[in-house]
Amino acid sequence: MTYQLPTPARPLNIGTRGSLLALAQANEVRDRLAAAFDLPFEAFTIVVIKTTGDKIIDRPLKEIGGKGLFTREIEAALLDGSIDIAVHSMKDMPTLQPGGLLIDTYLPREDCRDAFISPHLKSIADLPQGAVVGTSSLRRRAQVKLRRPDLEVVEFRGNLQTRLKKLDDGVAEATFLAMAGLNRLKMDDVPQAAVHPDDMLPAIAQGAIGVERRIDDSRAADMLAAIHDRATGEQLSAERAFLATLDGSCETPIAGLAELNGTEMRLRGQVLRPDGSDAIGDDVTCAISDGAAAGEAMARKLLAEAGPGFFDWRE
Ligand SMILES: NCc1[nH]cc(CCC(=O)O)c1CC(=O)O
Repeated sequence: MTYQLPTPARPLNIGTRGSLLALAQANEVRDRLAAAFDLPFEAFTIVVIKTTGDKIIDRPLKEIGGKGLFTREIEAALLDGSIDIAVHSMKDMPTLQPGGLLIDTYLPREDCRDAFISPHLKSIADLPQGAVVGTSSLRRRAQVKLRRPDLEVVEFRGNLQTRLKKLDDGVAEATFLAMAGLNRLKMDDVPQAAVHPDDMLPAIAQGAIGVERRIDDSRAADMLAAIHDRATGEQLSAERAFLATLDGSCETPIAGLAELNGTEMRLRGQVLRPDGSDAIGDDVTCAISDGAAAGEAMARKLLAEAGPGFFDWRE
């Protein structure tokens, strides 16, 4: 080893957003690094960074625009050296990182499925005709409308507690959350039912945590290599190649999931019209090592199949 491991006097600074979920994820990275290198927790500092997305809470995300909303300030802190690594929900990450930064470390993926959240009901099928569902996710909105055009979807932002209160107040019959978030926060008391990916294909990278670093920081590279989960990395390289080729943004409802079985990968992808009036998808099996190429090829195929009209609503 040609570098000094962090110490309580010179800790490794871990950047994160301040939500309960983000903090739990940053703590998990710290715990794994501490265990891998036999270091005390004091050798790490969790640095909370407020992002534009955290500051603007009264407008729909799509109006503010851009996937970098929850990452820009954190990446600036990496580049100026005020933090050494940054922990992200990969679902919220743009496919391209700014020059000088790299994400090549993933923790073992949590449950990638969506959760159906309702005080009384167990699934989308249980919702009465014309019922109201709350979500701020364009993907979930489009998928719900595709399956159940009779349902009304209303905008639901705010943290978990706010959303659960809205259900209690009768603003909507049900909402959706990621199973991963519920599990990481140990929120098993929230009424929840996992939705099968056949019924609602998850967001690209849902349930996966990635760690970003400076490309030229060889100490961070070495330390992170010790906690990297290869299977998750392989899934994400396929899913993110699909997303990158589609040029996904908050404007485009896109879903996708790679699953590993032995040496094979099953990759599913879906692109929807925002109103849920139409969707196209694909489902392929390939060698795990061909995942990224398969993701790119699937995206090209869906783009060709969709034709220019399908994406008219894009800006
Ligand atoms: N867009 C917000 C976001 N980003 C990541 C998660 C959940 C955790 C994960 O997918 O890793 C959530 C909340 C949700 O969808 O319920």
